[in-house]
Amino acid sequence: MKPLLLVAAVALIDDDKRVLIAQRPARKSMAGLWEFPGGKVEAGETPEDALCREIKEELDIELCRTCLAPFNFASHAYENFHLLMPLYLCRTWEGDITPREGQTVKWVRALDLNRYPMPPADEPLIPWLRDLLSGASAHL
Ligand SMILES: Nc1nc2c([nH]c(=O)n2[C@@H]2O[C@H](COP(=O)(O)OP(=O)(O)OP(=O)(O)O)[C@@H](O)[C@H]2O)c(=O)[nH]1
Ligand SMILES: [Mg+2]
Repeated sequence: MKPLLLVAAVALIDDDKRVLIAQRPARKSMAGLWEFPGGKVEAGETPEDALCREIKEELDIELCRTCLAPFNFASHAYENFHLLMPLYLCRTWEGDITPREGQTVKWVRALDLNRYPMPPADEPLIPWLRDLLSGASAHL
């Protein structure tokens, strides 16, 4: 049986309703693909703790836990593990976004997300984000 890998990720949303995506650097698996910032939940961490830690490491900003809104999740069978990835929304943070791991980051309109190749696990999430950000959502 494949191990279950828990990864917490966030769609940061700016005032123009754009989403931040990051391109995985060359040394990582799935290099070149665009993803939501985040990473693996370690033993003893909550998903929210892990997300705040990863986002500080990757982007040098502080997320406050109460600003993290559960949005959706990915559940995807990769060859060597099964990924379970809660995706949070967050519209406020402290500090200036500064990529710390050699990744390229980009603010993208939801309608343009399909121009950026993402890992297969992320694909089902994109229409939900498009609906949220292009429609008259009560949540934003
Ligand atoms: N952060 C993130 N990971 C994703 C996404 N989609 C997706 O399939 N993954 C997969 O989730 C796994 C863990 O992500 P990660 O490499 O960011 O983990 P991490 O930050 O802890 O990295 P590290 O292990 O190099 O310290 C990878 O296999 C990655 O490909 C996504 O949108 N965001
Ligand atoms: Mg990561």
